[in-house]
Amino acid sequence: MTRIVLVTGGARSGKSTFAERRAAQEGGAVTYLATAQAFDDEMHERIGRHIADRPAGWRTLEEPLHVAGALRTVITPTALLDCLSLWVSNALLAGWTEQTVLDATCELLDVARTRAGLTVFVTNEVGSGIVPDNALARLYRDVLGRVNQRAATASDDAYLIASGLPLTLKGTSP
Ligand SMILES: Nc1nc2c(ncn2[C@@H]2O[C@H](COP(=O)(O)OP(=O)(O)OP(=O)(O)O)[C@@H](O)[C@H]2O)c(=O)[nH]1
Repeated sequence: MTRIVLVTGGARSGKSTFAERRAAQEGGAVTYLATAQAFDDEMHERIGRHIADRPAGWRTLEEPLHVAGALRTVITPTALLDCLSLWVSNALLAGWTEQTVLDATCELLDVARTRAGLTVFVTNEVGSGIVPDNALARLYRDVLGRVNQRAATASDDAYLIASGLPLTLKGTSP
């Protein structure tokens, strides 16, 4: 059955763990769609820990930019995209305009809506602090906020994770 779940929260809030648990609960095969790129040793180690912690049978697909196309190739019933926030960052740093990112978001959500299975999206809440003093950070905050709103609208279930605990924003309680 087609279902979209959005998991949002701050850094180290436990959102990836929550999303992975939700994907595993589905019981079928899972594809993990990673948008992160390792540009330094710390990120290599972080990604290595995630790989080691994932169930052995899960497939991994790494795609920093063209996530709709990558999701279209997923053949497992469950897909977990971690995370929209790094994808938006990658896209803006690659020179995509806000409109290009929003169009790509629509395409991504269309793919999720037409897949026969569960798609879990992980993202970050980044707009709660002070207004950033540089233009790129302000653009990032605004574009990601709009992407998150679109993803939440398209979702059946949406959760905010804070201090490891889920708050149900929409849909079924965990
Ligand atoms: N390229 C790549 N990235 C991965 C892989 N596994 C996990 N990641 C990335 O790791 C990132 C999430 O890790 P963290 O930054 O440690 O988690 P977090 O979201 O800050 O923290 P929590 O809220 O606690 O989950 C996501 O952006 C993923 O894309 C992988 O196999 N390859």
